[in-house]
Amino acid sequence: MNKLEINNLNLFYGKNHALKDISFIIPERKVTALIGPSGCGKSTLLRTLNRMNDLIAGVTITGEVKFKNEDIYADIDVQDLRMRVGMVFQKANPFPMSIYENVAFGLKAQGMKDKKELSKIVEESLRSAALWDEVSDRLNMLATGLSGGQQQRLCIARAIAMKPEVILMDEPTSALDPIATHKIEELMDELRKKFTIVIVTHSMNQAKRISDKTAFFWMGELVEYGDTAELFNNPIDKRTQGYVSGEFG
Ligand SMILES: Nc1ncnc2c1ncn2[C@@H]1O[C@H](COP(=O)(O)OP(=O)(O)OP(=O)(O)O)[C@@H](O)[C@H]1O
Repeated sequence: MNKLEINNLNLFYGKNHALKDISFIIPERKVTALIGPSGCGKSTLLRTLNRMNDLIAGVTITGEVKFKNEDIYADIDVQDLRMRVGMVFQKANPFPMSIYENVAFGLKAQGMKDKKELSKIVEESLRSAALWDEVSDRLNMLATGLSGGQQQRLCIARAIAMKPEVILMDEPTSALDPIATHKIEELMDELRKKFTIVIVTHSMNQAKRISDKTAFFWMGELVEYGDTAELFNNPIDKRTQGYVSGEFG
């Protein structure tokens, strides 16, 4: 099943035409990687999937993004959309509060008060983010005291606690060392069983290792989209070929 469907999407920052007539689909419970040289529009596209670009002044969008067949640019509840399509950023951004409170934050903001239920979801989320074993004995510790890799997994747990269907990840490992990166990549393999994941990455090796589908962008255009192995081994377009072979980018 297709989770997200993008049809003839254009995005302008003022006069800068940053996304040019993009159409493709993002399948359910798969990892889709967005790759391409710096400035080609990967992060911009990612942000269109849960309307994070709404927060930027001067943005104009035409075309359509459908989440489970519903146009997300129609008159919908944007907060609800962002719960169903969660996001993890390049730099881990834990709130300056305890590990427990970070994960419980969104649930409490929604009005959940039942302590037992909250603790259950916090534990489940930390387990799903492969962090529980490392923090179960210090849930009251300040989250900012965790290592960078742990902080990023905490941010993943915080997103998971809201029970999203899609998780958007914008270069989630670019600030991490190889070991912490490996842990997150392993985690992705588990997460894809439950969630649809869209990841922006600068690392072609990472895209090859973790993604099922890859979309290659070039100056605001979607040049090529397909199965990851196919796109890397048999690219159709010369620009894709040049990029995946490391000739430029
Ligand atoms: N907030 C913004 N306001 C104005 N222009 C922006 C904004 N964000 C991005 N752009 C412009 O949109 C284009 C695409 O940028 P975007 O950040 O989406 O590319 P990217 O492929 O994610 O790049 P990188 O790999 O360097 O993060 C660029 O021309 C950039 O300058």
